[in-house]
Order: sequence, then C-alpha cells, then structure tokens
Amino acid sequence: MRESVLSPAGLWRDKAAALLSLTKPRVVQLITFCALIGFLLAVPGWPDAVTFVATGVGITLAAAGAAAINCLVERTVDARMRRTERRPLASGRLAPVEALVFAVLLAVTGLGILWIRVNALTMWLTLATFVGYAIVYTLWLKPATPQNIVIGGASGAMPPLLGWVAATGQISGDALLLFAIIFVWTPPHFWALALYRRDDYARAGLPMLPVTHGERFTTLAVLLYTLLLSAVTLLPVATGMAGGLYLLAALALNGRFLQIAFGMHRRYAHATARRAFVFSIWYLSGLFAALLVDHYLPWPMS
Ligand code: HEM
Ligand SMILES: CC(C)=CCC/C(C)=C/CC/C(C)=C/COP(=O)(O)OP(=O)(O)O
Repeated sequence: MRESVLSPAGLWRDKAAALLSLTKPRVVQLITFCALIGFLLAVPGWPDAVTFVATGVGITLAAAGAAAINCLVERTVDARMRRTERRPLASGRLAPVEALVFAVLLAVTGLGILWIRVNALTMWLTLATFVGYAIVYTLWLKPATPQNIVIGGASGAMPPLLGWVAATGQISGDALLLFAIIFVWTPPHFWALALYRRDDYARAGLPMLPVTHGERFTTLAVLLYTLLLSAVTLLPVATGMAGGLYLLAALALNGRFLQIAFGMHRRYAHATARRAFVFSIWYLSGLFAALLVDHYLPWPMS
C-alpha cells in the first residue's frame, strides 16, 4: 500500500483529487472559456473586471456542481463502462453523500455569486441549465432516447448565452446565435465518441445512436450535423457580429471537420471516430478563440 494512502496528508490529497475529477474539469474548462467569450463579445471595449471574474467563477462552480451530480446519478452505469469505471463514485473512492454535499456546495456558491455579483437573470438561466443537464438530461433523457444528446445539448449550449446575459442583462439575437453554434456542434462531438465507445454504451444499456441505429446511420448523422454546423458558424459574419478574421478561421475549421466527417462516413474506423471527437474539441476552442480575436483585432473587412 502507498505510504500517502496511510498518512492523513495523503488521504486528503486523494480525497481532493477524487472530488476534483468528479467535476469533469476539462469539460468545465471549455464551458467557462465559451461563457467568458460570450461575455466579452457582448461589450465594446474592456469589461467591468469584477462582473467578469464573478461570471467566470459562478458559471464554473455551477457547471462543476452539475457534473458532480451527473457522476452521482450515474455511478452504477459508470461502473459498467470501461471509460468511466475508474471514476471516484463508480470505483468506491468517494461515498455518494460526500459527492452530494460537494455538488450542492459548488452549485449554491456558484449560483449565489451570480445572484449577488452579476444579475438575477444570469442566475436563473444558470439554474435552468443546471437542472437541464443534471436532472432532465442525466436522469430522464439519457436512458430514454437516442435523441438524448440532441435535446440535452441545449444545456451544454447555454454557456456563451449565460456570459452574454451576465454582461448585458438581456438575451439578444447574437447570444442565441452563439447558443445555436454549440447546439449543432454537440451531436458530432458526442456521436463521434459514442461510435468508438459503442460496446461500452451497449453494455451499460444506454440507447446511444450507434447502439440503436448502427454505425452507418450514425456516421451519416454526424456528417449532416457537421454540414449544418458549417452553415450556422457562418451566420456571425452575416449578422455582423464577426468579421474577416473569424471567417477565415471558421472556413478552415469547417473544412477540416467536414473532411474528417466525410472520411468517417465513407469508410468507418474507430481511429477516425476518435480523430473526429478530439478534433471537435479543438474545433470549438478554435472557433470561440477566433470570435474573440476578431472582436478585439478587427480586420479592415470586419
Ligand atoms: C449534452 C452535451 C454533451 C455531451 C453528451 C458530451 C459528451 C462528452 C463525453 C461522453 C465526453 C468524454 C468524457 C470522458 O471521456 O471522460 C466528452 C468530453 C469532452 N467534452 Fe463533451 N459533451 C457535451 C457537451 C460539451 C460541451 C458543451 C463542452 C464544452 C463547451 C464539452 C467539452 C468537452 C471536452 C473538453 C471533453 C474532453 C474531456 C477530456 O479530455 O477529459 N462537451 N463530452
Ligand atoms: C453552466 C452549467 C450549469 C452547465 C452545465 C452543463 C454541462 C456541465 C454540460 C456538460 C455536458 C457534458 C459534460 C456532457 C457529458 O455527457 P455525459 O454526462 O453523458 O457523459 P459521461 O458519460 O462522461 O458521464
């Protein structure tokens, strides 16, 4: 047995690491990134620093709490899948009550910060997002229908809209456009992973598209959503929210995503699906980074 497991300091370190991994930190990182870019796009020039930081902290904590509730609800399902069997609740490293207290603390603190330091509308929309992911998607949609992530994706698509509302106090057409981009990005993002993890999902009894409709149907769905995504990501240029620099980035990212999606549909291989999943994350990060750079460094054609 490792010495750190026996010493109190080692025990605390293990517990802290388990609690952190419960919050799906890498997913939450990208959620926060998109939310803060939504905030910055909504204001001309530099934002109010206190509201900006409070928005980032509040949304991060609420999203982390939602992820922890998801792990709590799914602990027995997670134990049946290779990808998730080592998660702290699935493997018994954390007790359910510890996770519940931690998740509630995170969510209440996050929502409290948004309520006190940002604005009420952002808090209510974040609460709706929390319920949408942690309860509606996790408890109800995910085990019920292969369209689970299409409908549940509405929660994952909220972060830039939350950031926008945090900055301005209201929902606008441009904010809805940012929502739409992540909404149509989610199916290719998730179904790519579900394709190469199909056996996991089948073993867990979850009705993911590759399990219910097979490989060929899913790769076609990924391709069609990627085409739709390519069209939707051009709309910020059409509305004037973004300019030439963003357009170049969007064209390059869409070109590569479509190339991978076409290739995967023509000839399926787990390696291509894995490539599509990994690229989806670079895609969203790159697209939002381009929106930000374009906002602050507009080209003449912007
Ligand atoms: C309902 C919508 C979504 C579903 C069903 C979904 C599903 C997944 C799944 C199953 C994974 C694999 C996690 C793992 O292997 O531990 C994953 C990874 C990831 N997702 Fe999503 N996702 C959704 C929305 C989002 C959103 C909105 C973002 C960010 C804006 C995001 C960012 C990421 C990132 C960064 C990873 C990689 C995590 C890592 O490398 O550890 N996802 N997603
Ligand atoms: C601001 C706020 C409250 C945001 C909450 C929305 C949120 C955390 C969305 C993340 C989506 C996500 C990690 C899906 C993972 O799918 P899954 O849960 O099916 O994946 P799994 O099989 O890995 O558990």
